[in-house]
Amino acid sequence: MAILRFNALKESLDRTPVKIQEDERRSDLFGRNVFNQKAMRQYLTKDSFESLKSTIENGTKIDRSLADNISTGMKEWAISKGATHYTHWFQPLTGSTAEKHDAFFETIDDGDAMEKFNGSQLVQQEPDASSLPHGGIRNTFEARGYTAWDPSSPAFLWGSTLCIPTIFVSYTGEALDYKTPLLRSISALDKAATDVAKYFDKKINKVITTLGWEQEYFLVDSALASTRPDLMMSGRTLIGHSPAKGQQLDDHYFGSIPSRVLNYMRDLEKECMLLGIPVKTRHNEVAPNQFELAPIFEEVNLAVDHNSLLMDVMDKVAERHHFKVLFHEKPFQGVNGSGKHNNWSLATDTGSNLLSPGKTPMKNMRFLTFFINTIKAFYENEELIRATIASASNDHRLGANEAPPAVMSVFIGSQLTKVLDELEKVTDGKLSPQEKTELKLNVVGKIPEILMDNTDRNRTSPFAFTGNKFELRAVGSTANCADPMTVLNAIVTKQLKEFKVEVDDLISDKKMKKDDAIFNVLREYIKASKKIRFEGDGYGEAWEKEAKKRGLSNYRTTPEALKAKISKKAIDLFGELNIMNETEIKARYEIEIEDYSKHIQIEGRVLGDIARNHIIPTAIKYQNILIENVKGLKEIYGPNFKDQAKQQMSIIESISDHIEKINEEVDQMIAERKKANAMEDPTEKAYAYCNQVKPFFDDIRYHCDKLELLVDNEIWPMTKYRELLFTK
Ligand SMILES: NC(=O)CC[C@H](N)C(=O)O
Repeated sequence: MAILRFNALKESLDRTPVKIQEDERRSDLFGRNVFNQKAMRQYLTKDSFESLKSTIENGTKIDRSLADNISTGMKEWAISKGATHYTHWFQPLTGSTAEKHDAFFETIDDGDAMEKFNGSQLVQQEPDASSLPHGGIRNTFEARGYTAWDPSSPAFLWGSTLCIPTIFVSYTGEALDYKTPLLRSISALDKAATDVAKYFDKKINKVITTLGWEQEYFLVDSALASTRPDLMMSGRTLIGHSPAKGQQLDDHYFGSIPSRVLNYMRDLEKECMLLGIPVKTRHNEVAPNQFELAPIFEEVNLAVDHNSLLMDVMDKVAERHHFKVLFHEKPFQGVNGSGKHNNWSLATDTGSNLLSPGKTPMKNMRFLTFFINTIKAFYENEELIRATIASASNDHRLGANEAPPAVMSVFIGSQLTKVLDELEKVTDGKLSPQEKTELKLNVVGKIPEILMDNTDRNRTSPFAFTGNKFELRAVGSTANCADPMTVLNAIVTKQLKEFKVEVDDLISDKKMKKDDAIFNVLREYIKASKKIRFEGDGYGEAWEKEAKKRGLSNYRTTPEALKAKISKKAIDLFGELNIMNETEIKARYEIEIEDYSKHIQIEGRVLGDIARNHIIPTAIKYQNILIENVKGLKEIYGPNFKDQAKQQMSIIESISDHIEKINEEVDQMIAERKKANAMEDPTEKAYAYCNQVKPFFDDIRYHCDKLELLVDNEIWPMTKYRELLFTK
C-alpha cells in the first residue's frame, strides 16, 4: 500500500498540463450541440417550428404528427453531428442523472438497415428503471416508470448520444424525479407572481424564476485519490492529520490558477459552451485545491438541468486530465467545504427583475413587495428550508468555514434594514398624501442609490440578499438544485397568494387605495417576519442562544432536519399548490432518510476497514521496527539499555495504546451498526446511525491521525493531506 502511495505521488508529480486547443470564439461554440432555435429553424418545417415554440412558451400540447415531425428533424440534426444513439435524460432521486442509450439504427425487412426515431420515442419512454429509488411508490411487480419529454429544456448532444431532457413519473403518475415538482412549482409561482406584479404593471403577463448557481469543488490527482479508499467510496477523507499548512495564509483564494487545473477548466468550459451551459466565472476557492465555476443565470428549469449535466461533464473531462473531482461538501476536515450557492430571482416577460429596484417609486414599491414577501415566506418556512438542504454530507459543512450554520436566517444588509425600519412606521390605515410623498421620496425613492453602495456581505448567512437576488448559500455542493428551488418557489407562491388576498380585501372592504393597502400589508409583514432577519456572525454561541429565544429551529443533523418535509404544514403547502401530493412527499422523505443511513453505513464500513486493515497493520510494522531497535540497543548496552531506548519504548507504548483504542472502538461501532441495521423503521434507523454509529468516527479518526504522526512516513499507506491538497 505504501508502495502504491509513493508510485501515485511519482505519477502525479510527473504530470504535465494537458494541451487545449482554443481556436474558436466561445460565442461561436456556444450551443453548437444543442437543438436550439437556430437548429430547429433549420431542421423543422415552419409550422412545426412555430408549434414547438408555442409549446415551449405556453405549454400547449403536442399532437402525434407534430411529434413525428419534430423527432425526424431532431434525429437528422443529431446524426449530422455524429450521433448514433438517443436517450431520455432525467434526474431520478439518486442525485445523479440517468440515461439509457438506444441506437437510431434499426433493421428493415430485406436485410437492410436505417436510422429511425419517431414521435412516440421522443415523447415517452418506459425505461427499465426498477432499481431507481421510488420510496415505496412502485411495487416491485409494477415497476414501470415513464419518462416524458420536457420541451422547455432543449435536447443536446453529449458525445455521440442525443440527450432528451425528460421528467420521470411512476405508472400511477407520481413524480419520481426532481424535475416534475420543480416544473409544477415554476408554473404555480408564475401565476401568483404575475397576479401581484400586475398591481404595478398591467403589461406583465409572465414571471420567470431564474437561478444562477455557483459550483464549488475540489480537484485531486486521480492517482493520489485512488490510494484513498475513503475518497473513492465515500467521497470524503475519513482519516488524515491536518497538514502543517492549510488555508491560513489565504494564499490560494483568487491566486493564480495552477496550470494543470487551468487547462482542465478551459477544456471543461469548451464542453460547456458546446452544450449551451453559459459558464462565465472560474477561480480558486479558499481551501487549497478548491475551485469554483459559475454560469450566467438562466430560467430555473434550464439552470437545474445545466448544473446536473455540468457535474457529469466535470467528471468526464477530469478523466482526461487525470483529476478526480470531489463534489462532497466536506472532503477534508479543517479547511473550507464546498457549497452550491443558489442565486434566485424573478424576471418578468417585460424584461424586469422583480428583486431589483428601479428608477421610479412604483418600481421600488414593486421591489419591496417581492422582497418583503420573500423574507416572510422564508421566515414562515425556515424549517422546510433547513430540511431541503439537509444531507449526510452537508451536515459536515454547516456552521464553519464560510458555510452557513444550521439556523436559518436572512441577511439584507444595514441599508435595507433601515428601509424596512422606516416602513414599519407607516400609519395604520389610509396614508396621508404628505406621508405618501415623504415615503416615496425619502424611503422608497432612495433604494437604488442605497443599493449602489451597499457593500455588505455576510458569508455566514444561509439566505443573503445581494442587491438584485437572494443567495441561498446553505445548499451543498453535491445537491441537485431542484429541491431547494422547488421549496423556495412554493413558499413564495403561497406567500404571494396570501398577499394578494390581503391587499384586495383592504381595497374592497376598507376602500383603501392600492398603494395604501400595499404599504399596510407590507408593514405587518415586516413586523411579523422580523425574527428571521439577522445581520451578525452566524457562528457564535450568542446567535444560537438568540435564535432559540426567537423561536427559530436549530437542527444540526439530517434526521432531525428532514422531519419538516413530512409535517402537516409541508403536506398542505405542496398539496394546495399541486406541486406534490402526500404520497410523493412521503416517498421522497423515505428515500432521503434511507439515503442518510446508507451514507453513514458506507462511511462506517470504510472507516472500519481502513482502521483495521490499513492503519493497525502499518502501526504494528513500525512498532516491530522499534522493537528490533530496542533489542539491538539492549544487546549493545546491556542492563543500561533503557537510557538509550527510552524514546523508542515510549513510542512503542503509544502505538499499543492507539491500536487498543482503535480496535475497541471499531468493535463497538460494528456492534452499533448491527443494531441499527436490524431496525425496520427508516427514521429510527437514521437516528441510530446518527447518534449511535457516527460518534465513533471522530474517535477512531483521532487515534488513526495520532498514529500518522508517530509512524515512519516511508511506510504510511494513505496519501497524506499535504499531498492531496498541495499537489498541483
Ligand atoms: N467564499 C465563499 O463564498 C465560500 C463559501 C463556502 N465554501 C461554502 O461552503 O459555502
